[in-house]
Amino acid sequence: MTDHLQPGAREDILLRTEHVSLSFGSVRALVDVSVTLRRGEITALVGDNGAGKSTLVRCVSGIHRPQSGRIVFDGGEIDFHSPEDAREAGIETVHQNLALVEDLTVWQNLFLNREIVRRFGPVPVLDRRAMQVRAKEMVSTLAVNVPAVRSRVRRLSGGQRQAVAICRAAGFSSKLVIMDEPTAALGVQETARVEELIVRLRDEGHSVLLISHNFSQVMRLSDQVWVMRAGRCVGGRRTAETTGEEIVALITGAAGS
Ligand SMILES: Nc1ncnc2c1ncn2[C@@H]1O[C@H](COP(=O)(O)OP(=O)(O)OP(=O)(O)O)[C@@H](O)[C@H]1O
Repeated sequence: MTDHLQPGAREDILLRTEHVSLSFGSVRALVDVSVTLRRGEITALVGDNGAGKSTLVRCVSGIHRPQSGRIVFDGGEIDFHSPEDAREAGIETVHQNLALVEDLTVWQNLFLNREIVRRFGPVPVLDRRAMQVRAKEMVSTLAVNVPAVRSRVRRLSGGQRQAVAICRAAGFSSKLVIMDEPTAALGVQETARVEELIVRLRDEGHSVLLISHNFSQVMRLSDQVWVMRAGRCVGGRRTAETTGEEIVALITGAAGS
């Protein structure tokens, strides 16, 4: 593997995959993948369709279990059996389908996941007012662009929905927020707003793992970038020390790694 990244101090590493492999029948979705992710940074994961990005993220978020290798998160080896295990450990994922309930309000969606209620402290689940107040706090902490926490999700634009999903994933205490193509379906202005939100998440102390096919976004937002090709990790770079051309060459194999 071509990896120009220094591993960083041990305490700086939030997540480390070590030689992770996973096959679906004859499809080798992940082959010996080792990547690291530092605390308080935006780490991008890039690669062509089918390169293995989502599968790797699903191993981290408890949807798949690697067949070999190990994953270390926040200092301890993890062996998640479900997304709830990952959530319990502080890993939240914003999936492409967002999993919002259209007919519920913003605040109800924010509290759909009862874990968040727990993390927010002693807010009784059935106390609507307390939950609305908490929801407003969540939204204002990240300056999320939604009209009001009492708006129904079905009235929101794509960017606003994405913001609600990110806000829900961030909670107040998640250590790692994983985002799978958060702006894939958005227009220019909504993309810009969601990008601002991602940067704000980092500024608030969250670590972010961003899957994106949008190069300019990756180069502008990320602190480091890992490149996957055909199930393998073919390189990692500090974003400030590389170029879009080099990343494209790694993705396509033109870099010869
Ligand atoms: N549940 C599954 N069952 C069988 N094959 C799968 C499954 N999930 C992924 N694969 C295969 O594993 C490989 C990696 O897929 P993955 O979704 O991780 O790629 P990706 O890099 O996220 O692609 P994209 O950018 O298109 O989302 C692909 O060949 C895919 O068809």
